[in-house]
Amino acid sequence: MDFKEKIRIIEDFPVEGISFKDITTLIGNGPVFRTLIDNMADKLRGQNIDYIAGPEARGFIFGVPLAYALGVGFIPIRKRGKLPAETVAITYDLEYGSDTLEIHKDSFEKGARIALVDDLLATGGTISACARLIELAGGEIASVDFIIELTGLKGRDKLDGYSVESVVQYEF
Ligand SMILES: O=P(O)(O)OC[C@H]1O[C@H](OP(=O)(O)OP(=O)(O)O)[C@H](O)[C@@H]1O
Ligand SMILES: Nc1ncnc2[nH]cnc12
Repeated sequence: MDFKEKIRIIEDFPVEGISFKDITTLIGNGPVFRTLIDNMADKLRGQNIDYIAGPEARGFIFGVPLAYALGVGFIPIRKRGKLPAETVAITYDLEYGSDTLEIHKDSFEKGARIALVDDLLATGGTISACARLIELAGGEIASVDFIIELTGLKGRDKLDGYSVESVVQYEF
């Protein structure tokens, strides 16, 4: 199935010069969405994955059905101040300023094998912070999976040592 064809491109959103990859057209199509999740689940099956983790908001869209398909738990990685119990946090640099992501401290057992999932790899700042956060909390990153990779932004360079996969690629 041609998943790329289902992703809508909006030029100059949210600011001039950005070619925005809009996944709402993909997830809005039931058979396409189901096939995508089934394909990703097939690749992860047999890898002894204990949990799927993904950052809000778009990481939830793909991570939750994938966890359901595999029959494993989902660990939400949230922006600061959203999780009610005790958390582990990481602060990372953005183009301007910084951001903090958190997970619940008790969301998995030490040594759990966790597959990280997000919709898109751009600079890699978000996902490398997620990987460090999981490791800080004692988890092992089994794989890192994206629907979309913007290869020209070299986000993969920040994920050295991990098994990284993407379903469709664009340069920018
Ligand atoms: O590789 P990076 O340069 O870090 O960019 C990729 C991240 O940016 C987007 O999320 P965004 O922060 O826009 O949040 P959203 O999912 O809530 O829309 C996207 O969903 C990734 O998580
Ligand atoms: N070009 C892009 N399209 C959609 N989401 C993004 N997040 C970061 N860059 C993006």
